[in-house]
Amino acid sequence: MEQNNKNNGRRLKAENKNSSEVFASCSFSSLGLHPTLCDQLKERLGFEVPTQVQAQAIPVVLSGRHVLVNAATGTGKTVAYLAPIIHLLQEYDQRIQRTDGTLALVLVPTRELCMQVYEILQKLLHRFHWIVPGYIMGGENRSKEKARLRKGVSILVATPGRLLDHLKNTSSFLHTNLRWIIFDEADRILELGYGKDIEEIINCLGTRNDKSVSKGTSAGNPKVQKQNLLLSATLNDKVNHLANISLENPVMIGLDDKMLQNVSHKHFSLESDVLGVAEESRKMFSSSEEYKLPAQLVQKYIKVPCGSRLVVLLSILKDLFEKEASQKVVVFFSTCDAVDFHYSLLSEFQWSTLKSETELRQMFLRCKTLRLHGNMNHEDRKTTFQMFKTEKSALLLSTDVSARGLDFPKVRCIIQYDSPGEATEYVHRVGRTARLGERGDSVLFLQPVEVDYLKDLEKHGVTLTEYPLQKLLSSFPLYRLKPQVNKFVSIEMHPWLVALQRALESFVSAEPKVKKLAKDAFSSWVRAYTAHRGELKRIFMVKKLHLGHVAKSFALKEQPSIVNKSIQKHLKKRKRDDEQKVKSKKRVISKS
Ligand SMILES: Nc1ncnc2c1ncn2[C@@H]1O[C@H](COP(=O)(O)OP(=O)(O)OP(=O)(O)O)[C@@H](O)[C@H]1O
Repeated sequence: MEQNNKNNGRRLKAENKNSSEVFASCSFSSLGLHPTLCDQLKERLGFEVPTQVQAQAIPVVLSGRHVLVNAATGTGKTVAYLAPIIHLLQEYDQRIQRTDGTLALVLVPTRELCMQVYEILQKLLHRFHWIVPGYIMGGENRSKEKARLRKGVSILVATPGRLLDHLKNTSSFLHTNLRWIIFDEADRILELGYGKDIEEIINCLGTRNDKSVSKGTSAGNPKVQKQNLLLSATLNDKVNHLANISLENPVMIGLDDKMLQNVSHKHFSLESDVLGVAEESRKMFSSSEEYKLPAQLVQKYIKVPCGSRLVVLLSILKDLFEKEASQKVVVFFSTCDAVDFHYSLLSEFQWSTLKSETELRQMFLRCKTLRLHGNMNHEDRKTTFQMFKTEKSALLLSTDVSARGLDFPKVRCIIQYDSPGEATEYVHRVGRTARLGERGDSVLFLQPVEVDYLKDLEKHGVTLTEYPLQKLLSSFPLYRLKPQVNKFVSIEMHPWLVALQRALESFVSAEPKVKKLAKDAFSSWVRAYTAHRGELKRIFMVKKLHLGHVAKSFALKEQPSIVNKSIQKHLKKRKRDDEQKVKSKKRVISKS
């Protein structure tokens, strides 16, 4: 009892500390925002006080300066730029009209994020009906978008590809009065390969911060004072380049001392301000930049042999939902096919943990399961996105389409079942939990041969501790082993996992539809594994994969044949290497 009180006391202290780290000790109105807007923030969004990043960014945006914001995931960056822009738009002497066209443009990497920002905009603009919000994005009906643009959209949220399309083909899209461009999740926009589109967009809009280039190409109105904002939870050389071409003497918000040592004189002019930091310490962003993660996030890794991956994943999920039925969990996979297979498996697989004949089979996981990936049709994507937002308890299986910027309330745990690749991706995936000072856990799956990935994360200041797998396994009552036996049982031989694996394999082999999904998922998983680039290739080595074990992780009894040429090449090379090794061993033996 006393211990419990102590623990609760500690948790409360930690929560209070988190809260004071996340929220500022001032009000929205003291930052200079219009009273009606402050009311909207409170009434429509429930925001009483600004977060730290909002308290820093809002006055700077109101002052008209270009801004670069680097802050941890889930710290309230969206309102940090939307609120001051709405304030500035509502105070125009002459009320803006639809015929003025677009005055502010928010660029986002994904359709889901586009919808999310648009929804917040709608709420904030409720009492400023003359400021019209709108969105354009891939997958939507072009003609309807054209009609909306023709009528006039004051604040436009857009994905880059579709925006460029309208810039080139929709003559009635008026943007000569454009005053703001906001690059939200700038790093993701660039990683998705939109770099060229962005440069073209900047040129089309005439907001490039390079006098020699903008001459003659400017489509903007020279009388309009331009202000660009760039927001990113991670910084890298590409973001640095975008900042360089789009921002003029930016104020930098959220960069700590270490990062500031990495900001260059060469890239930002001497008049640039950095909130609270000395001018001298600026150098270019480096690839070993430290990432900001929410302090209260508990990060674990789990070392699992390939063949036991699926059963361990299912055991963790079962444990999570049995301990707390009402919670939200996201599992990240590397491919759309893997999402589809696991979705189908988890939606249909029934099992009885008791061996008794009379016991009815039950769903293995009794929680609502949803899926989200880029190959789903647009409407299904929208529905899943909205459902996972509003559900109190659900499991979302997803590719990285959910990794960036999406704000699903109250996600308790993030499982990275397939490793994320770049460390930035790790940061964004775990950023879907522990938002705004709330508790959150994350688990990263690694095979024993992949544990060097932890060193890669450590370079960025991200440290993980090991997940207590044995403890979890011994918590399944029917398979509890005596402690002294337990010590000697390897994961692969653990009775609970062995029984579960067998049940899964029988289920998949009896269901042709699921079996087909498993085979497709197997092939695309191997393909994705070969796609690791640079340093990561050294950690995720396809030639170290045991394909029979990979097949087992898709509950397949045999390994499907692989058609892909590059994988075949890798495998042939591995076979040659193995043969070579055997030959040289034989030579050594015969010599001796
Ligand atoms: N002042 C505030 N008071 C209470 N809640 C807030 C406040 N500002 C933002 N939030 C909430 O915090 C969550 C995170 O906000 P937001 O999505 O803007 O974060 P972010 O920094 O953009 O995250 P990411 O980097 O993942 O995109 C949202 O649920 C939002 O509604």
